[in-house]
Amino acid sequence: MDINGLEKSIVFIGFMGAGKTTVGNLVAKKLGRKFMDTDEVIEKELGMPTSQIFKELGEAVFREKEKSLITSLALEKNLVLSLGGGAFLQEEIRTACLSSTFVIFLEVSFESWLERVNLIIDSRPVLQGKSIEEMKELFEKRQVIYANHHLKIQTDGKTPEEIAHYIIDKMRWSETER
Ligand SMILES: Nc1ncnc2c1ncn2[C@@H]1O[C@H](COP(=O)(O)OP(=O)(O)OP(=O)(O)O)[C@@H](O)[C@H]1O
Ligand SMILES: O=C(O)C1=C[C@@H](O)[C@@H](O)[C@H](O)C1
Ligand SMILES: [Mg+2]
Repeated sequence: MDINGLEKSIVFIGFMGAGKTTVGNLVAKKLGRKFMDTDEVIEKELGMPTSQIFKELGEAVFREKEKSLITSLALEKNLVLSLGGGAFLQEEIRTACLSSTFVIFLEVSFESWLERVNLIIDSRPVLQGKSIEEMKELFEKRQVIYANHHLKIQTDGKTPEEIAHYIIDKMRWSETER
């Protein structure tokens, strides 16, 4: 289904644990679109979880896969794509998504994010061994990258279901933003 004629794929960006996978899935279901999570696609292709890819093959291999996958998926229509939290660090990915898709930034405050860090820390190699101060530093550094988007949703205190509803309503009513 398209939203007011929007055929572009919808891409979710944001920090690890912001809810891209969870909310992206819900939005895709509500719109009857195909959902793809790029971390999951890469894990499936390489046959191991991201933490093992980083450990055994190195982060550079993961980032290369991420770049070729996302720059090619960005050209497809009517998908909902949730990216990994570090994908937008690559300029080619930013350019491909910003020019061909509708990019939604799921914003979360560091305080709200800290409340759920325990849910994700074991499976996110980039967070391993970091103190809270170091995580905060990384979090803040990344916000500059996520400033490249078409729509921003502040998610603090909202459930994934509420966020998905809000996104669909907002896109239906504000054609000018896209
Ligand atoms: N709005 C929310 N409120 C409370 N918990 C949430 C919310 N969104 C996501 N979560 C929970 O936080 C965890 C991380 O969510 P999710 O995997 O969707 O994040 P992500 O943005 O895809 O992270 P990554 O960049 O690492 O892939 C999950 O356990 C999910 O249930
Ligand atoms: O923010 C990051 O750099 C990452 C986020 C995850 O989604 C994975 O893509 C991987 O763990 C790296
Ligand atoms: Mg995810």
